[in-house]
Amino acid sequence: MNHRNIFEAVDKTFQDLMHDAEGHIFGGKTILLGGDFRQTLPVVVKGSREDVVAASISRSYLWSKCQVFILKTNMRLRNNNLSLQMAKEIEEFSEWILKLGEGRIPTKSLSEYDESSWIEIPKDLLIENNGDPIQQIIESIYPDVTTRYAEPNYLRDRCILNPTNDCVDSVNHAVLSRIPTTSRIYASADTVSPVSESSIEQDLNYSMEYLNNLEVSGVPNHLLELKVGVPVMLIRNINPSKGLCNGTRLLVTGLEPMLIRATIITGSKIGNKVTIHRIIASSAPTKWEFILRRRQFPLKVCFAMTINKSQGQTLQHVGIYLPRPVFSHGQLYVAVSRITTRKGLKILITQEEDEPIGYTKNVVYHEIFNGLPTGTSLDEDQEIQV
Ligand SMILES: Nc1ncnc2c1ncn2[C@@H]1O[C@H](COP(=O)(O)OP(=O)(O)OP(=O)(O)O)[C@@H](O)[C@H]1O
Repeated sequence: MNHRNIFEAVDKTFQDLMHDAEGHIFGGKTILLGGDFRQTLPVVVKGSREDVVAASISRSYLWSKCQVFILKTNMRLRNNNLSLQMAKEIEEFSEWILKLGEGRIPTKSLSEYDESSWIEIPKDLLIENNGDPIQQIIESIYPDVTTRYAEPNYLRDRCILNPTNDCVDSVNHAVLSRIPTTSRIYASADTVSPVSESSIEQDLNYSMEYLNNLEVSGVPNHLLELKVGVPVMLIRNINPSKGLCNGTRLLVTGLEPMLIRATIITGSKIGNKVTIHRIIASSAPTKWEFILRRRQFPLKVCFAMTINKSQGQTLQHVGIYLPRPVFSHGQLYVAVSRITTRKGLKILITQEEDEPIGYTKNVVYHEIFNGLPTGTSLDEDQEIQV
């Protein structure tokens, strides 16, 4: 979900464009916004729970002017020609996902100091940890990847989801090593520039090794190891009209010194062949006392991706690997709701000694739903004026 400031800026821009002196929101234009408060909320750097909730659109002056319509059918799980039994199972699974997202599943606390937010995962979704969880989750989601990676749709339909980037990198590295094609490593060219004119030049005297080791969200890593046949994700908007957006997944078809050839496997331009060039990606001015400018392909290998990054994806085989529990509102809900069938979802939890087997943390900021209708408590066709 975007920060409410973004919607408010669009509102002001429309008012300016429409010369709307009477202050109608969005200059009197009808705007359709789509979203789900069960999903992850705006990111507020170093923000508290209150800051995050306050940044959501439901806390904006715009919200009281919005008319809310509820979408009630989980289209990912929908399937035609179902037996009554199968339809019932899908309905139950769909309801379990909603309950999880709204924090309506009974929870357990581990100690008197622990917030009670541990939920039991149904046994059929669990993979039992036998001591080598990364290999287990790979075997489950990418069976026979060494030989099957070249099958059409094999890689498009599956992904492993993790809460954090370090774990994503470990899983990606492990699957990449199983792909039998030759690898090519692309190294970035890194430079720094001052955040402001007042910065002293000698303040920017960082060693290249130090700069190369920096990792920052939205900026590709210094070293990018790729092979023909592996799936990658764009981490920047390159050309939305050609389907090249932040989050688009591609299959690598050619590795050349100055460009990478690939085929789009998600979004509205599936099947299109594209070439990706290096770009200069910069860190945010608020991140460090300098701006890192890195020249690299804006790509990341994506056998695995973070849960936050998976928002928007639809997949037939999802492995949720939790070496540690999720840590912010909506992450577990986003992860479990990427799936098109219950049997395609597998969850592997690495338990600490004091944690109950088969349980994991579900973080839900209940106050975000205040004043909002829930997806299940409404009569058919009911509209809500908030
Ligand atoms: N009217 C429809 N008929 C058939 N399939 C649909 C329809 N609407 C959506 N879908 C399918 O449901 C899935 C989810 O759609 P979409 O990504 O548009 O939803 P979303 O609300 O943006 O999802 P999320 O926010 O959970 O990522 C996609 O696989 C899409 O093809």
